[in-house]
Amino acid sequence: MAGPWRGLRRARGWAALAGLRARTDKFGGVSVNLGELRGSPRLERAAFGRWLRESVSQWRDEGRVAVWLHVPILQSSLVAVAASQGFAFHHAEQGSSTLTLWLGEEPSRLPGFATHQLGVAGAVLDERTGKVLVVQDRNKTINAWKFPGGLSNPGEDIGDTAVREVFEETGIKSEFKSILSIRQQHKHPGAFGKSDMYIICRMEPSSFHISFCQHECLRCEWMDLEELARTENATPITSNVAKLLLFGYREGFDRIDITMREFPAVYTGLFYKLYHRELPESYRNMT
Ligand SMILES: NC(=O)C1=CN([C@@H]2O[C@H](COP(=O)(O)OP(=O)(O)OC[C@H]3O[C@@H](n4cnc5c(N)ncnc54)[C@H](O)[C@@H]3O)[C@@H](O)[C@H]2O)C=CC1
Ligand SMILES: [Mg+2]
Repeated sequence: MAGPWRGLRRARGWAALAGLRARTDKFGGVSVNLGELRGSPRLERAAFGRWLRESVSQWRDEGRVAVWLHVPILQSSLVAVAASQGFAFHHAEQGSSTLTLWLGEEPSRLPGFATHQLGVAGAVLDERTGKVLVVQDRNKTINAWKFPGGLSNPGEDIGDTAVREVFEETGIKSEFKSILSIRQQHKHPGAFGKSDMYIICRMEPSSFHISFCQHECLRCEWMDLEELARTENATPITSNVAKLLLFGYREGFDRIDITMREFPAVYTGLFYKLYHRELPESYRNMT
């Protein structure tokens, strides 16, 4: 019987604790998932407290830098036990929470959990008519024109969010062409006080009949792009992006587009998308 389990043979709940594995990570931390507890979720708090104290002491002796404790929601009574030993919440999701304890002498180097919310809108321009798709939000106090858009789902690409949100809100099918603009706002009330990134994409329509979402939109129409660029009845983001889009429409989209290329990541089987201004062929193929 190794280290922390020693002396717990007779304690109630010992059998459940025996299933736990401490996994080390490449940064020198150790991770324990209480979802691996054997049998009944009603683990004796005292037994867990004793196990945790002895484990942490052993990990400290081994020179581990941090402990990550993953707690299923039904085991949440153990959160209080861990907290009394210095653990604090790192993050929580629907069915579990994760607590951490930094063991190093120096200040913690553990990264915080996600702090951003990502919103994506689509500026859908019909190049044949010079008209752009705009909506007025039903849930806003001031009904200014804006581009249809919304929050990105976890794991969703920027262009895919734009296509989905434009379709859900207006019924228009479109294709992602480029990124036009990014807004960053901190302490955003609509993002639970966190930072909000809002990306506006240039889109090309492939259908033209509007059937807008009554739940979210008050109005939806194809508006002349120059009229949108001049109107005072638009949010500042919409107004500025409309002017940018008008400039690109007249002078060439290559003057305004931030385009996308896909590359294999260093992590096997994964890919990432790189967004940047168009690079001339001669530079792109430089070795
Ligand atoms: N163009 C502009 O000037 C504006 C840009 N934005 C940006 O747009 C993004 C968010 O887009 P949205 O269209 O707001 O999101 P969205 O299109 O993903 O969802 C909006 C809908 O979600 C539902 N919803 C949201 N919060 C709710 C709650 N607390 N309770 C119940 N239902 C709720 C409502 O049905 C609402 O109509 C953010 O990045 C934000 O910064 C937001 C407003 C104006
Ligand atoms: Mg929306």
